[in-house]
This record gives sequence, C-alpha cells and structure tokens, in this order.
Amino acid sequence: MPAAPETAHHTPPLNALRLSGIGKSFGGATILSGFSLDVPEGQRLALIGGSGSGKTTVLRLIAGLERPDAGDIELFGRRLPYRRFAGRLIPDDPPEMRELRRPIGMVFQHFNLFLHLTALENVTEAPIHVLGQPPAEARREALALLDSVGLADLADRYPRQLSGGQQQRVAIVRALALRPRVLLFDEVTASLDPEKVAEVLAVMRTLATDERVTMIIVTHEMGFAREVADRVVFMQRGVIVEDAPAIDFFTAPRDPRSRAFLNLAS
Ligand SMILES: Nc1ncnc2c1ncn2[C@@H]1O[C@H](COP(=O)(O)OP(=O)(O)OP(=O)(O)O)[C@@H](O)[C@H]1O
Repeated sequence: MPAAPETAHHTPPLNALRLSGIGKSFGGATILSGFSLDVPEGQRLALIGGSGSGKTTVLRLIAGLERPDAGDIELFGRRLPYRRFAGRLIPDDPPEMRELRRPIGMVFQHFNLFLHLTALENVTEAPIHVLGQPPAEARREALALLDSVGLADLADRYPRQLSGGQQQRVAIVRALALRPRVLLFDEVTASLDPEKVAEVLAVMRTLATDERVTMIIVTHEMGFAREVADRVVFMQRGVIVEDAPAIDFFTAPRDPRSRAFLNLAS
C-alpha cells in the first residue's frame, strides 16, 4: 500500500534525537561501532542490557560528557557541530554546541549534587547562573518543584542531611528546573536502598505522564520499564539486539538473547 501523503494535519513526529553511525572506543576497546538510534519527540524509551553493554556511554554521548569517535548526533533536527581534526572529532562551535544541548537534562546514579549547597540552592544554581533567571523567580519555581516531589520542608538541608532517595529527588528536580525537552536517566535507583527505590520511581512515573518530554531511561528495574516505557531498546556489547514496543518486548521478546536477559533479570 502506498504511504499516505503527508499533509499539514499529518506530519511525522519530530525526532528529538538521532544517533547515526556512532563509534566510541576507550583505550583499545571498541564500545560502540556504527550505533544508530532515532528517538521521536515525547517517547519514553527504556535502554536496557547487561553490565558493560554501553548504555551509560550512549547517554553520556547524548549529554556531551563524551565525544564520539565517529558518526553524527542530531538533536531536534540539528546536527551537533563536531569536526574532524587530527583523526578525532572535536566540538567546532562551543556556543552552538551549548545551545543545542541546553534542552537536555541528565540524572545520574550517584546524584552528583553540590555538597556545599542546600537542596534549594542545588536546584536554583543553573537557572540563575546559566540561564540568567532572576533569583527570586528561580527560588519560587524551585520551591514549587521541590514541593511537587514532597521535599518543600527540606529545601534548606544540605545533601548529607538527606537520605539517598531524597537526594535523588533533588537531583531530578534540579534537571527539571532547566525545563528540559529530553531527560536522560542513568540507573537513578541503583544506588538506593530498596525501600527508597519506590519514592524515586513514583516521581519518575509522574514525569512520564508529561507528553512533551522525551525520556531515555537506563534501568535494571524491569517492572518499572514495563510500566512507563513505550519502547525498549535492548543492547549487548554495544549492539542493539532488539528494538520493540515495550508491550511486545516484555510479553513476546523475539531474540533469544532478550529472552535469556529477561529470565535473568526477572
Ligand atoms: N571513561 C571510560 N574509560 C574507559 N572505559 C570506559 C569508560 N567508560 C566506559 N568504559 C567501558 O565501556 C564499557 C561500557 O560501559 P557503559 O558504562 O557504557 O556500560 P553500561 O551498559 O552502562 O553498564 P552498567 O550497566 O554496568 O552501568 C565498559 O566495559 C566500561 O568499562
């Protein structure tokens, strides 16, 4: 059947993210080779796989914490300006790079909060000093966000005075304060005591109902991935083994390696 003609009423969703032919090695070890992935705007993608399969590296490349050795990264249809110099890719236009990456927020396994700042100051730091938001307005918005995750009363505490689950909720709010269009979550519950996992997953579940934000979630929590993700990408040794709607992946995985992984993970 011929494809339906595209009209103003039927435009395909914009890709929030496109990775094409990405290569990445550390030392002599090739972690990713010819890695490609398109993520439409608004999608909730669970990126799963065994330890060392390259999931964190994919997130770090998107966030700009690592440089690709080869390939292109596009955010909202614009290619990140890398150019080849002496056999390596280097950022070509740092201001443009920063601007293109601004809509990306990342939440890490180990929270990465500033230990000398209170919860509130952790949240307002970038809005005030990076975005130039007026401090009073940034504080008002940060307090509302902290309130939305049940932390308004703890806004003046320092990270060491908070539990791991509370610190991780501050870290999520810190990412949200920059109004990201893409949120990257890297095993955000992996460092938490089991009883604190639920409170962080509850916050992420609420976030996942916001249709405008694209989310890429690296997780070992298969129950959570099944519940919030639209799509699952399963990686092994830097290669995508299976890429499927979440419902299909969890009920009828096609690849024997996916089946083996799910049996191990469940
Ligand atoms: N900065 C680095 N220097 C050297 N090797 C690295 C670096 N970052 C990652 N690696 C290696 O790259 C491989 C992939 O790591 P990555 O963290 O992306 O995997 P992962 O799928 O996220 O694993 P996990 O589930 O254990 O976090 C691993 O073998 C890791 O040791």
